[in-house]
Amino acid sequence: MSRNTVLLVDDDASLIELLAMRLEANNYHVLTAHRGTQALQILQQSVVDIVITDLRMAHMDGFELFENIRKNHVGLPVIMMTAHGSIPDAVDAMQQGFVSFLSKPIESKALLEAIENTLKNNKKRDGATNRNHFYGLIYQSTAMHQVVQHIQALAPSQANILIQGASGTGKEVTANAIHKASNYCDGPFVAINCGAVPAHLLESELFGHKKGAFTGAMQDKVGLVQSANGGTLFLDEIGDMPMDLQVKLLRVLQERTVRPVGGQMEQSVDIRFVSASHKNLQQAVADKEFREDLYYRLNVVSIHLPALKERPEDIPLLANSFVNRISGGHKVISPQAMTCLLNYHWPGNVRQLNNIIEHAVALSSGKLITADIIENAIPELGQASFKGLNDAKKQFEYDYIQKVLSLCQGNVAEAAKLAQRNRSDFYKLLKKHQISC
Ligand SMILES: Nc1ncnc2c1ncn2[C@@H]1O[C@H](COP(=O)(O)OP(=O)(O)OP(=O)(O)O)[C@@H](O)[C@H]1O
Repeated sequence: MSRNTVLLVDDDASLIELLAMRLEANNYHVLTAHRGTQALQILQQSVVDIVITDLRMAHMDGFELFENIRKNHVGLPVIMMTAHGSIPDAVDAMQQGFVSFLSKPIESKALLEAIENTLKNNKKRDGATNRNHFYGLIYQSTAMHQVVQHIQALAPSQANILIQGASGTGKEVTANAIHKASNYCDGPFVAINCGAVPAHLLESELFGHKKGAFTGAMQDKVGLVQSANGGTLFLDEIGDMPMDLQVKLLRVLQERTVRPVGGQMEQSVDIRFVSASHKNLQQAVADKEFREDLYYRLNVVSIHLPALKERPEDIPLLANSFVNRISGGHKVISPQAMTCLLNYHWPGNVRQLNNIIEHAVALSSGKLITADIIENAIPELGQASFKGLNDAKKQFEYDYIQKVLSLCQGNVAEAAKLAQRNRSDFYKLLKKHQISC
């Protein structure tokens, strides 16, 4: 299970380290920043549940950081830390919208309580918040922002929705987000992949059947349409539905009633239909493979999900969030590995990214997922970016240093010892690779 992520921001490195240790011990995933600008960078690339920031910092103070978060990560809760006794600051902060404040020195109990209460309150609004997270959809790109705005606008209506997009672009997650944001959210969300069920079984799967309706119908069966009553029915790969069933589905959409195979009675249903297809359904209509009347019934509103390569800004956020979920917050992606992910063209879209991250997490023995591991997980990438010996050595050295530092939790003296180098040699290496600790 993925842990809640806390971003700690303070220019006092030892305080940050201490708080991070306490939070890690209480099963939080912790990210740290020593400056406001660094915090904003992290927020671009990671899904964060709560920010705890100091007020007085050089360059960008806590108020300025908060203003930025309020504009660009709406709904992300921010707790302020103040020096002991600075009541006016605390009052000011609460008036501006910080969810809570903690006075330094910070006691563990107060810290944990403030986080727990904030997360509990925020959960009630979860999903609807605009912090790059919409009911399971994770996004950063302008294109996906527009998709989410579109969903927010149309979810409360009863309109049937058709989602189009290549395989793995997130059609099912989107359908689920529509359901959760709609007035049908208290009802069930039922999904069926029309292309995966054999044609002769699809009718009874969808509409149910009565005992004895056909050979093998030993008892009554409730169809998915009936099961979805009061909720949303997601018809995935609707383009694969056989013509004869398309007629029957059209009747359900028009009459809002369903009759099980072999049954006499119509049962009325109240359902939001969301369908999806990776095929161009308009073309299928033109080719007489899909009924035009059904197409217009299903496609009252349409949503197009762009391929992942058309929205590379989503890659870091998605990748970090998958790593966090899959590794339980125990692994991170190195900047070089992220560059590899950004350079790839993702024919299998977000599903492929998820699979590659799963693979990479399994392959990595340390905390850091390095570029080598990603190249191993995507052999095509390994070949395309095959390096000369010098570059390969340099890359190895960089990854090696990052790994050693991560094993020693950033302690340079210990890292030098582990790498069997004296400290000044090790510092030279850090300088050569522009690694700051
Ligand atoms: N924006 C997103 N945020 C988080 N996870 C996503 C997103 N898009 C896709 N995924 C993940 O990628 C995988 C594939 O998503 P999904 O099944 O929704 O795609 P699809 O377009 O319906 O695929 P197919 O056409 O093959 O049925 C799932 O694991 C899903 O959780």
